[in-house]
Amino acid sequence: MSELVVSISGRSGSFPLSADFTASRGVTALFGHSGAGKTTLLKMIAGTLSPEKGRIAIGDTVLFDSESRINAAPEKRHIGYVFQDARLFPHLSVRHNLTYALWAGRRQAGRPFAEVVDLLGLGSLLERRPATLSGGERQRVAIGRALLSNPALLLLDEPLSSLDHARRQEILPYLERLRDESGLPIVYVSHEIDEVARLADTLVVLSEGRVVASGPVAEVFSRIDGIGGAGEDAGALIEGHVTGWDPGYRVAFIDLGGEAFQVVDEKLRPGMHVRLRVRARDVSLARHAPEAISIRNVLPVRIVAISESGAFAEMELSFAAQVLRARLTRKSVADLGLKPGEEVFALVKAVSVDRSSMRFAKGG
Ligand SMILES: Nc1ncnc2c1ncn2[C@@H]1O[C@H](COP(=O)(O)OP(=O)(O)OP(=O)(O)O)[C@@H](O)[C@H]1O
Repeated sequence: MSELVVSISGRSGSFPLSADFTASRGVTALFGHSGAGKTTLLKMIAGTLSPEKGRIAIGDTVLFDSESRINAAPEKRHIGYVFQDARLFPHLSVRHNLTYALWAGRRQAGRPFAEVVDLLGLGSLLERRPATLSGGERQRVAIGRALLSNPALLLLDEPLSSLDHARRQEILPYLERLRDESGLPIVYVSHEIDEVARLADTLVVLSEGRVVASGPVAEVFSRIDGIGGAGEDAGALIEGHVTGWDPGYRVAFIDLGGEAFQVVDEKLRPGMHVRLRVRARDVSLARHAPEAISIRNVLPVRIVAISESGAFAEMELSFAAQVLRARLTRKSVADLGLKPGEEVFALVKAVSVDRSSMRFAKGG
C-alpha cells in the first residue's frame, strides 16, 4: 500500500499555504476552521492548483516536484475526489453515474463493480435517478463513482457537510467500511470533531494555511486543547478493548490498558477495539475514591498540567499511558488545592461518553 507524502508551499490568490504530512492507509483527517486552507490543500494534491515549491508523491509515483519540474495533470494523478455536494449527472441512473467514466472510455476498469456496489450498499438504488435519492445516498454514489475510477488515493472534501444529523449517522458506517476495506489512503476534510474522532487514524490540523499539529489522532487530540480552539467541545480520545457486555443493563465493559471503564451502548461486544471521546466538561475530579456514588467510572489519574483562564481551569490528566482532559472551575481547583504531579480520581458518567464519535473495530 502506498503512502501519500506531501511537503509543499504555495498560494491560492493572496492566501499562502504550506503543509508537510504523510497519509498512510486509513483516514487522514484535515481539520481546521473555515478558511484554514483545507480545500486549497486538497486542490494542490488533486492537481487543480499548483504549489510553488515542494513535492507530492503517492508511493513511488511523483505527482509534483518543483526541483525536477514534475507537475502531473489532474487526470493522470489517479485520485478520486468527492465534493461537498455529490455532483452526479441528473439525467443518468445511479448505475450509469457509476459506470460513466468507464463507458466514456476515460478510465480503466479497476475494482469490480459488484464489490463497490456491495461495499456502499448501492444495490437497491442502481436504477434510480439522483433526484430521487436522499443526500446521504447521493454521497454514497459519488464515493462509489470515485472508487470505480481505480484511484490510488481518495480525497473527500466535507462529504457530509450538506447532510443533517440523521443522514450523517446513516452514512458514517459506510465510510468506516470504506476505510477498513478499501486499503486506500483517504484524506478526509472536516470541521466536525465527532466525524474526525470516529473516522480518522491520523489527524492533520490546519490553521491559517499552516499545519499546526499532525500525528495519530488520539495523540493530536490530547496535545491540542480542544483542537483548533473547539472550546466548549474540548476533550480527549481514549482507547481500549471491550471485555464484556451486560444485555440486561446495556452496559459495555472496557479495559483501557489496565483501567476498567463502562459505557452505555448497544453495539459494543467483547473483543472489539474502541475509541471513545470524553469531553473535558464531563470529567470531575476527587481527591479520594468516592463510595456509594452513581458515577460508573472512577479512574486513578495524575495531573499533568493545569491551565487557567477566566473562571475555568483546563486540566490535562494521564492514566495507563493515555490522556484525559477535565474542565473545572478555577474555584474548585483552588478549594481542592490541586497541583500538577498529584494523583487524584477522575469521575466520568457512563452516559456522558459521546456515542456519536465512538469508533470500534472487531478484534485488534
Ligand atoms: N484565489 C484566491 N484569492 C484570494 N484568497 C483566496 C483564494 N482562494 C482561496 N482564498 C482564501 O484562502 C483561504 C483558505 O480557503 P480554503 O477554501 O482553502 O479554506 P477551507 O479551510 O477549505 O475553508 P472551508 O471550511 O470554509 O471550506 C480563505 O480565506 C479564502 O478566502
